Amino acid sequence: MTRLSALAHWPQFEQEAHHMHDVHLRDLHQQEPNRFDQWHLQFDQLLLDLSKQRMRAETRKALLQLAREAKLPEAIEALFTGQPVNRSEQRPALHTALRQPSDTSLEVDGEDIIPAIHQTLDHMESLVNTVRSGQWRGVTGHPITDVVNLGVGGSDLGPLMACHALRDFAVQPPRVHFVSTMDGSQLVDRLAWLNPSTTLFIFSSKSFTTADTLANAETARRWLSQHLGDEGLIMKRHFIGVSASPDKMTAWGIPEAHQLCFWEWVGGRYSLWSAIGLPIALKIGMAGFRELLAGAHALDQHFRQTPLEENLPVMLALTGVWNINGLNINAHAVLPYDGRMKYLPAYLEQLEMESNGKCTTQDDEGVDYDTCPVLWGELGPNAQHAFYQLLHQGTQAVNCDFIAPARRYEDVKSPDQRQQLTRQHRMTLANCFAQSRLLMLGDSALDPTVLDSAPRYRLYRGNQPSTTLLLEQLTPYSLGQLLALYEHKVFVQATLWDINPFDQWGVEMGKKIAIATEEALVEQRHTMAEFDSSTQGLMSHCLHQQEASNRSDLES
Ligand SMILES: O=P(O)(O)OC[C@H]1O[C@](O)(CO)[C@@H](O)[C@@H]1O
Repeated sequence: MTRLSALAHWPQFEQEAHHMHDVHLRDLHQQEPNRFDQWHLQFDQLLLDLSKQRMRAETRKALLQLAREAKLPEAIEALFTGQPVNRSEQRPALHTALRQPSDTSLEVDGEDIIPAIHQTLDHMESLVNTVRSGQWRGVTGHPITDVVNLGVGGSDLGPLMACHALRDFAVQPPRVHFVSTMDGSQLVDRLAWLNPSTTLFIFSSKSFTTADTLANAETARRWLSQHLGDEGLIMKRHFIGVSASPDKMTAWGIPEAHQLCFWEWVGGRYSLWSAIGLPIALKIGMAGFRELLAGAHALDQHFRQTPLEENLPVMLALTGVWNINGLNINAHAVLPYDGRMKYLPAYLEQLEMESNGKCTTQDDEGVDYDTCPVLWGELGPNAQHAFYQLLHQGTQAVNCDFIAPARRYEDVKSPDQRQQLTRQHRMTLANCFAQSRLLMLGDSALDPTVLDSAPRYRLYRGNQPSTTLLLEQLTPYSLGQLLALYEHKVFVQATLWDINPFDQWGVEMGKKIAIATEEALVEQRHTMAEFDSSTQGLMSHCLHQQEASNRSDLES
């Protein structure tokens, strides 16, 4: 593997970046009036418009040269065929296998892994059907009405995002809830109104060692046993475990029949396609979940088989590389124009920043270029009333992804409501297109009444690059395509940057020292020299507050 800056075509790329540095998007559009035709790509349910990016034909050529030189086609093949692409952990990253149809095969270490994947899907289906048909009974004999997913990071964000995005496809019962926060606040809120007799918990953790989830699961177990007694029966009737570590699930008390397993070669943030997707299947039914897998698989095929210049994930990724390494734009906003995609930004924050927030190459050398941008987002229409001020007039350049479904509300029964909601959808699309246009062109190109003499605080300079992604409609199938698109985008960028997108060593040390810190808090060792003065001060402050509160409890 070679660092991006050591590739033979890097100087050409830098030259191109130098040339484009002062070029305004307004001029690009004037010079190339049919830019949309030249810069949009379409596959199945997705349309990717790159015409509002600060790129010209030479830019695309320079990027593609880098991609070929970085051996991107070979890397894609290595990903799909189960090579150990996760080098620091010496294992493959086979989330794509999770969506392969049952009549295909994929050998890893001499074994076809596809049958086991489909056996797990079948197991999932039988659990989903048992719960949804009311045959799964709690210890008091009542059917399950509510399922609570206890998980964090990849064991929460993907299912949470998908359940919210696909809520139009929900087939109740049961209601599905998500609890992730370590401090217990989400769980306490839920437990206040849930009925223990009819509540089922999914203990969802790849490692089954994550402190946040273990703490929430323990609180849930105690709540159940307080109300329902019999610990043994509770474990049988009120918990399902999802993990890559069956031994740990058994040790925690979850019976084998209620364990759904997946594999070490599925990264946490790539795991919603595995049994981690159980909440999605409970929410939209197993047929819907299989649609999600089918959409992702179709995108996988496109990614694997399509020439680089027509390949949606490749071109989306190269556009990112251009913004970061060519134009030095290191902020990236994700702006869905559809309330159902509320949790997409949070999901992509983990997918992109946990994958590519790295500064060492695959050969463990330092990189001398920027990698993953700071990525954040919010529903576009709401963000218009919050942080778009910075997009339009701040000092930072930001690369934006505008995401929206082209069609919506077609199946609303009442004609009057359909008409009104269709209008709201049209308004939303209009805002989406208006914002990206203004960001691109600035105000003077759009409004002839804007005078050069206007005060500077009123001016919109434009030249902010953006990508627009349109889905035909938001369905399980199209969502599968959208998510696979971003997963592969991340992989392509990692390949160019020569970093490993499948490990996350940067999160380990924090977990380790939190354990020692908690021990010190319990033992009140807050003045020990092992802690720096800042941490000692904060610990002392909290302990004093607690002591004061204990004293006032005793006095009252
Ligand atoms: O599924 P687990 O093992 O509980 O991990 C949850 C999350 O924690 C992380 O390991 C980060 O701490 C993520 O990569 C992962 O998605």
